[in-house]
Amino acid sequence: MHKLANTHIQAYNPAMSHYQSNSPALWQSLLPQPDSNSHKYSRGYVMIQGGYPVTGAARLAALAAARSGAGITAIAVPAVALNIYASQLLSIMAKPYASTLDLYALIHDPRIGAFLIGPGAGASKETRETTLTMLQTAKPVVIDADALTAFSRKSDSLKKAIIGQCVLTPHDGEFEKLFGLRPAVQLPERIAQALVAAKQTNSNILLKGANTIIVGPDERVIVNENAPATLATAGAGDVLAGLITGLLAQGMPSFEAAAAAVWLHSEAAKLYGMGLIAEDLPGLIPKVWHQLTA
Ligand SMILES: NC(=O)C1=CN([C@@H]2O[C@H](COP(=O)(O)OP(=O)(O)OC[C@H]3O[C@@H](n4cnc5c(N)ncnc54)[C@H](O)[C@@H]3O)[C@@H](O)[C@H]2O)[C@@H](O)CC1
Ligand SMILES: Nc1ncnc2c1ncn2[C@@H]1O[C@H](COP(=O)(O)OP(=O)(O)O)[C@@H](O)[C@H]1O
Repeated sequence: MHKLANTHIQAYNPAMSHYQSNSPALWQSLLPQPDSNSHKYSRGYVMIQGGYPVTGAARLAALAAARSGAGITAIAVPAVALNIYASQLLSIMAKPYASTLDLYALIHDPRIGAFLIGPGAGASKETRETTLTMLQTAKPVVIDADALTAFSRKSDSLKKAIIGQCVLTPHDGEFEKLFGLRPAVQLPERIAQALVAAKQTNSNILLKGANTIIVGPDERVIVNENAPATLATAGAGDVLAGLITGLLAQGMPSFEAAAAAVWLHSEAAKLYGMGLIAEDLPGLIPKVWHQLTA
């Protein structure tokens, strides 16, 4: 397997076994930048489904979305959990809902730019139905963690529902539950499996691991190789999902948003070093961004 030069993102050619190594040259020109006409809504409104009783995951994701530059980040929270969420959020809004109808009204706010569902959501029928409701808006959706598991062996129903840009972010366990296939260890096989999943669901697949693979339904492939092993810590994936969603809400195309988020996430972890916990990552994103664009 050979790497291609990082100039243009090209389709993966299994016969040639080529992929591209993730680097800013592949997406830097598409990073969002505010200007003097920007206001908070024009900078991107992120809506995240909050869970209960697992409440930390959605808040980690929200912090990351906000640090990616999104102008507004909100978490839709079950009314019973409002105090828990609100007690640890300042700039991020907790939007309570008391019924499914209330939740769907929040989802249909026309100002929302991108959705995230999964972190701490619970692998339930409710999570599946909320995911489908988000997808029906045709806005970008990141489907992570429990929302992937909620579609275990139901990837067909997910496929039918995807009509806009979508990023699925499984780790190996979630990939296996969703697609019924344990991802291979070897990179060429892993890429081939992710490509089939991307085609099947018409989505970008971000298959997490020490080297994260990002594939598009159009067969483009990027492999991220700058992640430190300190990222293997609870909640790091929630932060990554929030970062992708923040970039999507700001209008970045989904494949490039996924690649950029993985790279920024890895660089932030490298800056922190040993002892990293997920909470440390969002606050380091601006520093990585600054170094990249200075
Ligand atoms: N602070 C928080 O509130 C946190 C909440 N989290 C949430 O907790 C819920 C459960 O997440 P989990 O990922 O633990 O649980 P899951 O139930 O999705 O999967 C974990 C299982 O998958 C298997 N597995 C196979 N390959 C794996 C791989 N490469 N990485 C990880 N597990 C692999 C493991 O053996 C494990 O038994 C999610 O909603 C998640 O968002 C976690 O993200 C951790 C932090
Ligand atoms: N050994 C490793 N080296 C580098 N990065 C890793 C390693 N193991 C996991 N990661 C990264 O850490 C993150 C873990 O995410 P995930 O498994 O979803 O955890 P959580 O659900 O706790 O947030 C992913 O971005 C993954 O690519």
